[in-house]
Amino acid sequence: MNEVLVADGVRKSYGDNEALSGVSLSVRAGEVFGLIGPNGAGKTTLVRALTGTTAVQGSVSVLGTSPTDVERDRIGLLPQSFSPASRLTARELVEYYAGLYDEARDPESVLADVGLTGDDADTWYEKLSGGQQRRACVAAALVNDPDVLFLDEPTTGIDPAGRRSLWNLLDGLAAGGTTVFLTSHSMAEVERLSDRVGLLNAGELVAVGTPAELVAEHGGASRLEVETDATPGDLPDLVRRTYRLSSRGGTLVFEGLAPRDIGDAVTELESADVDYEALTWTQPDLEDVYLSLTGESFEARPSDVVSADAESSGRGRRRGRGGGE
Ligand SMILES: Nc1ncnc2c1ncn2[C@@H]1O[C@H](COP(=O)(O)OP(=O)(O)OP(=O)(O)O)[C@@H](O)[C@H]1O
Repeated sequence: MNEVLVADGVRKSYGDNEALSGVSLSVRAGEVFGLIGPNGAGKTTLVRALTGTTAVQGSVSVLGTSPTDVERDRIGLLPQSFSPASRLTARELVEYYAGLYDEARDPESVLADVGLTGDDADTWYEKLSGGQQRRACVAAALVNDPDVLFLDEPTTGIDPAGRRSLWNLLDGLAAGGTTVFLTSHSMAEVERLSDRVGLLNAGELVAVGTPAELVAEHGGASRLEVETDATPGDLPDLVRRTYRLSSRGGTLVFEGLAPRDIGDAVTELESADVDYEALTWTQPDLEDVYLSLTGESFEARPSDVVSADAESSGRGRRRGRGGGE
């Protein structure tokens, strides 16, 4: 197994504040590893440990050597905070970074890859929008065609179309063998891009696995929530024996319902003359994993609501959840 990044028992304290409490992980060549966790969990500190930009206890290796000894043209780093000279144009910025390496990609093609073309490429950094600035920074991190690419919240401020094109770009890099270490607060982004995901909470790596493994282990069951005054007792015995039902404050819940069974469940409701306002289909995803392991909560997601029209046709479906970014 070709392990490109290895952290073993990594600890880092700032005064009394332990940012990393003994983190161990490894990332294989060509893998996209997504790191998630709440604000202050230690993600940036771990990126800094892996890139040798902060001293830590424990051991870290990158491409088989210490992060401070690794050949710099093999590493690309997009830090969370990156403030280039404000009066360089995007093109000059990328050309400047290209000049730091013996061999670099053509700046023009890197700018095109991140969607900075025409006048945008010739605009001073300080005059670019936040999302365009981030694209320029991504281009600077890519220009040396690195073997290992660290991206600390790369798509912050980038609009949805730009984000998708950056995702496609990262897909292409990963397909070409680049190892990517990505941190992000967008669960959709991490689920979409990562081969494996690690969840860091209060300086500890509390779960690691493929998105599907994490969802299966920690995401909970899929369920259909029916907005109604009816309770399980209002449904026939056979229905109560067939489905796992519960109710709470105006919501009747079919627990663990498979998508193919939504139509049957709705037919049962209608046969029993149950009045309902809306159906909500919830399939667990990485957000649920995050919630369950960090104890945090998100705002309710209105995109989960299936319209009354859809329900009357018996075609409940999950819409847009978590994938709309
Ligand atoms: N230079 C520093 N000096 C003092 N404390 C720091 C420093 N850098 C980070 N910390 C602390 O270490 C902890 C982890 O911070 P870190 O930036 O690694 O978290 P994070 O997971 O990247 O957070 P975010 O999602 O907000 O970017 C926090 O409590 C933070 O206050």
